[in-house]
Amino acid sequence: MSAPSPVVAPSILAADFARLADEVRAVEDAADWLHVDVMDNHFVPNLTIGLPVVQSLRAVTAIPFDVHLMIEDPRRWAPGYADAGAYNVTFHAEASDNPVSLAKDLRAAGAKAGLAIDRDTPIEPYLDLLPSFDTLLIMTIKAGFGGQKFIPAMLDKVATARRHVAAGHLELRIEVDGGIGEDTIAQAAGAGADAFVAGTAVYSAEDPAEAVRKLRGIAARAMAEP
Ligand SMILES: O=C(CO)[C@@H](O)[C@H](O)COP(=O)(O)O
Repeated sequence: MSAPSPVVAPSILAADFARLADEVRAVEDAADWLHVDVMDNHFVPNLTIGLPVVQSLRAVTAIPFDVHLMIEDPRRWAPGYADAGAYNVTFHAEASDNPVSLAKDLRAAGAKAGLAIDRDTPIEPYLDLLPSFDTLLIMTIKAGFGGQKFIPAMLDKVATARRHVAAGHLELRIEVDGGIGEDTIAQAAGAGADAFVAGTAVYSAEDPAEAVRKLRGIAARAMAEP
């Protein structure tokens, strides 16, 4: 089986919120997914956007939405994002007492289900849950803010997850999020990630679409290495 091609997902957290539709259009032809960070100022100490913004954005672009819920009580809100047309809805393991049940509900609502693991959370207790998920998002920073520095020690979790996925022949994207850019994406891909969230690296570039293409090229080369 050939390796899947990398997914690059620009995070609109780094976009200009006053021009959100234009910022999305700037990457929609180049990117695979659009990463949408939903924060509630409870699960993380930051507040961003919610369901109405996702619903409005859904109407202006066809790019698949990769919604990352950094919220308490994901059971209450996650299905609404699936109903709003999100492709992938990811919630945090730390915020859920029954992740498998919520994943089932998301899939029943027509979305892919993602499980996110924050910086200080070990991966091992969650490995057996992975067959219920389509995406495993491993934070490579502490969740809550864009523009932080990539933490290389998180790559051990990526490698552990990749070994588990390979051994179980699971169909699951391993996504990394935080500090991903030209200097770090190859390490993440080399450790076993195949989906890459990039906020600052994309939206601070002069040409965001070109930045996405460049990141995908670097990741694809690293993933192809034996
Ligand atoms: O989830 C988050 C932050 O909690 C991320 O999606 C960031 O938005 C990534 O931003 P950069 O580190 O790429 O600037």
